[in-house]
Amino acid sequence: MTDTKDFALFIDGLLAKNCPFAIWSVPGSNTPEILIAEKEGVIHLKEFNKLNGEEGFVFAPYQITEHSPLVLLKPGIYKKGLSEILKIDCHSIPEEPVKEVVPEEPFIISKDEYLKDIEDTIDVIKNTKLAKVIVSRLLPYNRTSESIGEIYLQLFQQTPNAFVYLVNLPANGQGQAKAGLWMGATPEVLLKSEGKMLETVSLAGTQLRRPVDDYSWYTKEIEEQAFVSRYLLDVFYRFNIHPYTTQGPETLESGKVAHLATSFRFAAKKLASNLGDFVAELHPTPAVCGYPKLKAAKFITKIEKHDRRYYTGYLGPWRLNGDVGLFVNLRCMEIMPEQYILYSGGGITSRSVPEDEWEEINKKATTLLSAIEAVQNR
Ligand SMILES: C=C(O[C@H]1C=CC=C(C(=O)O)[C@@H]1O)C(=O)O
Repeated sequence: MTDTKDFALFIDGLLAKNCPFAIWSVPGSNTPEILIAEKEGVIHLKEFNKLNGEEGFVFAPYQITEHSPLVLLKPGIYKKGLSEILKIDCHSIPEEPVKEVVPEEPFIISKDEYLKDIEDTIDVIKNTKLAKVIVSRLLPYNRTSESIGEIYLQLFQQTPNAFVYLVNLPANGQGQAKAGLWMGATPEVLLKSEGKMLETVSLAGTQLRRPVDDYSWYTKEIEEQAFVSRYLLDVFYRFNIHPYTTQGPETLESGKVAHLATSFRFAAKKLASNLGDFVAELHPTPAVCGYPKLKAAKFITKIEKHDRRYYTGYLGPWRLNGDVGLFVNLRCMEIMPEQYILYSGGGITSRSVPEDEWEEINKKATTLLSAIEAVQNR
């Protein structure tokens, strides 16, 4: 208990230093890891496929823009395990000057506007070749003086089956854009190594979590998840990945919701020289963009008035000590000076019901809201 309290204090201490770092824990583990980069160790990569040959912690946006660069944190200090992390001497970390950046006003739509967007989306799907598209919305939540370290700790304790993270990428003196301060708890694996094997997962379809594991899935959810699996197999074909094993679709619970998931595993040696290209091709999958991919991406730029920034991008260790652990950035928020901006979206198909989609995106947001509220209501 004291250790976890110290952990929250340690995180707040690091944030006060304004230094670039990532803290994370992988699903099913209660072992946090940390990478603190030196100022010169924050690299902006120009394209998604520039990860070949790099090593560190990746924080990738949905789309690379000047405002939302693809960031690689090069290992400066790397530690695994609470007691190792707490041995880091915060005093030895140089304090960076805070560069005041006026935050852009987030574009928030009302429930009625959201429902209208979903009706329009369903119409387009019924009348064109677009089969599935993910439509998202921002949810603002008031930030007061509560500790960010405490909120992270809550999220870490409440969502053990997710990749829980806190990433701080402040603006630096070299005129680099800032990615900002982000927190999340995502269940979606993009690409993960396990010994000599690699795993990617197709995840989609959502329902409320049940007290007992007696889920039954409807055609809408089975179809929307199948689009993701089909797309992954297209990418496998292009990269000549064969043989592979599959497991699922099966139910995967995370936070207050459950999804359908199929896992695909294959030998890592298939991608020994072009793993970065493979990730660049996988992203964004139809779990966060849609199907067919290009039509869906185009539709998203028309229907969504907000910038997704790092939501539906991906993040995680990249060849760090030989391991890859990339997750899709879902159930996440950007932490602004006076508010939290939560991002939540859902897959729309011809079978979608607008009011159900509204409930789904709000339910997904409860993963973060319950951590914030637990700290605010103390
Ligand atoms: C886009 C999100 O979730 C995706 C992942 C799992 C299930 C999804 C769904 O049922 O719509 C989404 O494809 C989100 O949480 O914002």
